[in-house]
Amino acid sequence: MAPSPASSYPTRLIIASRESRLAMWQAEFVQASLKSCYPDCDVQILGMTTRGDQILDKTLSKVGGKGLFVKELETALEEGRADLAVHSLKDVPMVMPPGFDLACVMAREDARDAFVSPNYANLAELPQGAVVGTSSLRRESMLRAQYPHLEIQPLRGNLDTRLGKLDHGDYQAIILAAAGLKRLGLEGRIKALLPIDPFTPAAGQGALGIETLSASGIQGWLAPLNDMPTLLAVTAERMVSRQLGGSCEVPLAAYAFWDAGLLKMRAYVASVDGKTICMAKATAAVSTPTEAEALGLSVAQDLLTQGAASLLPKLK
Ligand SMILES: NCc1[nH]cc(CCC(=O)O)c1CC(=O)O
Repeated sequence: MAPSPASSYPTRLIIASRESRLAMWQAEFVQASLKSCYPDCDVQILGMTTRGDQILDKTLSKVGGKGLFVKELETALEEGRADLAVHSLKDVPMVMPPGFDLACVMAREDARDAFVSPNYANLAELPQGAVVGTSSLRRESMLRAQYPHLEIQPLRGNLDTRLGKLDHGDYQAIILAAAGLKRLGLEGRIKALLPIDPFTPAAGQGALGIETLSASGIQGWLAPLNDMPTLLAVTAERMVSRQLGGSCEVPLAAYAFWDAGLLKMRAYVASVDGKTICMAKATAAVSTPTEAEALGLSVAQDLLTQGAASLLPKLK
């Protein structure tokens, strides 16, 4: 008997997601994309809280890094409570744990950082001693290098929490990923987009990653959601991060973008005080993930040649 169309793809898929408004937006975006590919599939979302959402009093580097945002979702996959996990790619560890695949990378939103402030139009307008909120060592290092007269204060929590603290008057300005603000319809809060030189984004910023168990067999069903130009760019970025230890204990930036058919990349490693900076750039014709990795590798090598190793926590 010929299979009915519905039996040629899963009849039900469960997406594991964090419960923040941005995470749920992202999960719903994946849900809608899967529904449009597989109209007869019942696509559900399983929301959950992660350790990264719970621990708000410390910088991420002190509590175990960004992996905290993905662990509980991976457990849901292992226990069969969900089939796929949707993540901000920026939060996905550079080396996937054994048994898990980064099965799909979707088209990227704006990768840049955004300047958000009630009273100031851009960083240059901020007066001496103005308080800028960010818990990202990368953003802190770049701010200290460019604007040493500003005061940097920690800022954690989901997007709404961070905006709430700004509105409450705790900071004169905050720096956030533009992608999150745009996805939640909060683009109007952006006063300025920070230029990628010198405010190079973090590896994977603005892209969505979908994780599955390697043995799940559903990777093929996710293929239509994959965006090859984004995949190649973030593959180069994640290679730089991986080569340099892939942690968030050190200010590290890696960004690749397409220009006239070539992949252009820039990467940054520095001290938190912004006084020691290594920066590298490269351009290559790239059409496969292997070539993207080679581009990332050459940029990482360039950084190491410049002495980046002295800035890194001991490489394992
Ligand atoms: N570190 C947390 C995190 N992970 C992903 C985003 C934003 C969305 C994205 O990069 O896709 C954020 C918030 C921020 O950096 O302001």
